[in-house]
Amino acid sequence: MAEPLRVVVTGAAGQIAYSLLFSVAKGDVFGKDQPLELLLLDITPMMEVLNGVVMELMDCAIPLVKNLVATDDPNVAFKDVDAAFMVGAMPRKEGMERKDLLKANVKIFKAQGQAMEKLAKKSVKVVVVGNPANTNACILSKYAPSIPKENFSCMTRLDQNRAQAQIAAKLNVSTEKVSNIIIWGNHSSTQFPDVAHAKAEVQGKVVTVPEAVQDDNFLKNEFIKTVQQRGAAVIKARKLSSAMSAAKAACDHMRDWFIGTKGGNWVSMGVISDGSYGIKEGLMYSFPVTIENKKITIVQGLSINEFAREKMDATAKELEQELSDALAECVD
Ligand SMILES: NC(=O)C1=CN([C@@H]2O[C@H](COP(=O)(O)OP(=O)(O)OC[C@H]3O[C@@H](n4cnc5c(N)ncnc54)[C@H](O)[C@@H]3O)[C@@H](O)[C@H]2O)C=CC1
Ligand SMILES: O=C([O-])CC(=O)C(=O)O
Repeated sequence: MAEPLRVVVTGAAGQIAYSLLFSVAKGDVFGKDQPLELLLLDITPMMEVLNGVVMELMDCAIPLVKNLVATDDPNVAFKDVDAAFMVGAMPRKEGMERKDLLKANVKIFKAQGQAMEKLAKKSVKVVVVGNPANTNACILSKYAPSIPKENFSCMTRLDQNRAQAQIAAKLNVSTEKVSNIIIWGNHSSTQFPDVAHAKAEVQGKVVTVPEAVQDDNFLKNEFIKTVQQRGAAVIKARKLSSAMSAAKAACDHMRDWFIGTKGGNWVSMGVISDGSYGIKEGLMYSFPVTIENKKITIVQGLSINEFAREKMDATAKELEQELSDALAECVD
């Protein structure tokens, strides 16, 4: 059997982690034959709750879990980690935008970046879930400069999954019949869910999503708005932000990173821009990517029309402003 992978989950006593840990532990992400050491980080006042989570994980009696460590010490949690789910951060409440969390959350990612710099494996693969996810991921990477920038990402997979589910419902097909929807930009209400290059299989025939849906007005308006506002809609209904679906998306993201994407399909991830599609270098921007041997490659050469260009630039502009606000918060 392979050596155990060391996997850290921050915010381990919170609601996303409660679903995430179960899926990771039973092999949904790193494979059914991959043993795991799970490192669970939360803050000191949450240690009793976290111990309850540890008891439950033990009680699941999952053979892949070789070691469980619950801690409030980043020096323990990030030591030699291979994969990091960075969930620990304050969630927003009804009426807030995700960027309103910047002040409260960005310093967490500065401190954890500094800890990763000292302790994590240089090959560690990191997904930031805590909001505002793109900007937090940028800050995390900035404070862990010896870890390659391409090892940091942020999660826009929940937006991708939401978009896929909306199109599948519109077409009355199962979700796996819809692929290659792109989420461009920020995990915020300026994100651009783009179906121009997406495919759908309807009655045995694969066509583009615009051809299948035959309703440009829906695709340009209601669809985009629904995806952009889905997080807020869940908060309004549940009085808590998405957790089960967020955990599922984090698993999808990390699984694709470790196992690879398949069959010419791409997925969306926030990654550090290399200037592709005219997006300023250094921004943590969501692009369509393919993954092979754990290497992420931004899909190149997609045609971008005027409608898309405007939306892609608007979300990039918001990210630039967020990053500059975050950097100002990080000055000691
Ligand atoms: N990128 C995405 O698509 C999504 C992101 N989110 C974000 O994920 C984050 C977590 O959400 P929930 O689990 O619902 O929140 P939660 O409040 O249930 O759990 C957050 C946990 O993080 C812990 N925490 C706070 N500071 C910490 C630190 N310095 N180190 C370690 N742990 C720390 C808290 O004590 C708490 O246990 C929020 O920022 C939320 O907005 C939520 C859904 C989707
Ligand atoms: O909307 C929120 O605050 C939580 C989140 O990021 C999402 O559900 O996409």
